[in-house]
Amino acid sequence: MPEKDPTVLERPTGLKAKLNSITRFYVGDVSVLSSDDVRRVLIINLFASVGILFTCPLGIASFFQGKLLLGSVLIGVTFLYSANHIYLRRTHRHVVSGNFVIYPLYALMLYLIYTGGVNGTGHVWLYCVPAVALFLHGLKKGLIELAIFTLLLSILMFYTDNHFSEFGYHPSLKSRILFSFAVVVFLSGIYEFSMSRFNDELKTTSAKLKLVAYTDMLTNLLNRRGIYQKLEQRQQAHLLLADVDFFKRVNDEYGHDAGDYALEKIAQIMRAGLPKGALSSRWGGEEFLLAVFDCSHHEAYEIAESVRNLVADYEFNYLDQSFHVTLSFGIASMNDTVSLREAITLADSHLYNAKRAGRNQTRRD
Ligand SMILES: Nc1nc2c(ncn2[C@@H]2O[C@H](COP(=O)(O)OP(=O)(O)OP(=O)(O)O)[C@@H](O)[C@H]2O)c(=O)[nH]1
Repeated sequence: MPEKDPTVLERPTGLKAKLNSITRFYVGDVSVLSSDDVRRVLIINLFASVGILFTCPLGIASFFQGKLLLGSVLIGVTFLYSANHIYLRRTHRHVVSGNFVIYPLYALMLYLIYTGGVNGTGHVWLYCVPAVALFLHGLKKGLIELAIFTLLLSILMFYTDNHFSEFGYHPSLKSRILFSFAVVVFLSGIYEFSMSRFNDELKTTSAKLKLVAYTDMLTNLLNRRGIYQKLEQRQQAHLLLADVDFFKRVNDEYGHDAGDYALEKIAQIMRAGLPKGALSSRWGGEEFLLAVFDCSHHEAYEIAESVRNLVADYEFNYLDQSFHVTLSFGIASMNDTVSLREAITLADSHLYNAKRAGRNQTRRD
């Protein structure tokens, strides 16, 4: 059987493909958004679609029943939600768009409670409000708005001449609606609270995991994966590959812990000796990969030389032992014609030449 080419992305099939096309339909270009933004845009647009699905036929039904005002309101909301869908899909501004969803929804619900809606059933739609309000505006703002909304509901139901008498409902229905609405607000609040706690924990854990995955434990510099990931996003960089000379001797003569201490110190010296914006990493063992940007090849060479001299001049003191170490450097540049991989291979071969030429020196293109 022929082997698969790992560079060719496979087309998703089945359910995954369907979900992808739904997301594309509702969100548009997802590549420019964070996963949280995609989720918010998707849910707002899904909600708007469900809204359209109900308001449009109910609006048309109202026109047929001769309820012109109700019909106009419902069709108006249909148009508003459709325009909002297009706006959100194009701009991805979910905060503005969320307001276009929730405030007309509050207004529509108050209107339905007041007029009774189609055949006096308007109040049955109330219960979709809490979940939408809390999702769009978060726990604090959402609860404040829901409290104001509940107050307005009570005023409309108890202090105005509304449809409840017209349709012959039992007098206790009004207070039951308010109680059940409060229960749904309470349950939605608990759900939103636990979801936001869970999301916060997820964000913290993923930030910690990223840090661990991209950081070298001993030196606190980036590790190989960390610098690779950062360099892949760059078009141009000068790579300074450094290796500690005769490091095996340090371990043999002063002990492995002294070797660890020397690696930590070298990392500190490098970090302090590099210009702002430069990257430093532990490439592996006693090797370090540094990257400098927005400077000439010669300036990169001078930076390597200055770090090399700083390390060579430093007296390493571990317990009652003191010693010196030196670095050898190989420099290469990554640019439009030289890829990251090629530049690393080149820097490695220059480093090899520096070692062969006697160590404690810098070699470049
Ligand atoms: N203490 C300590 N030693 C390490 C660590 N990683 C690698 N080493 C040691 O680094 C030494 C590298 O030795 P070699 O590859 O022979 O190179 P070298 O002695 O530095 O000699 P040249 O590179 O040829 O100048 C080995 O003894 C490794 O054990 C580490 O994390 N801590």
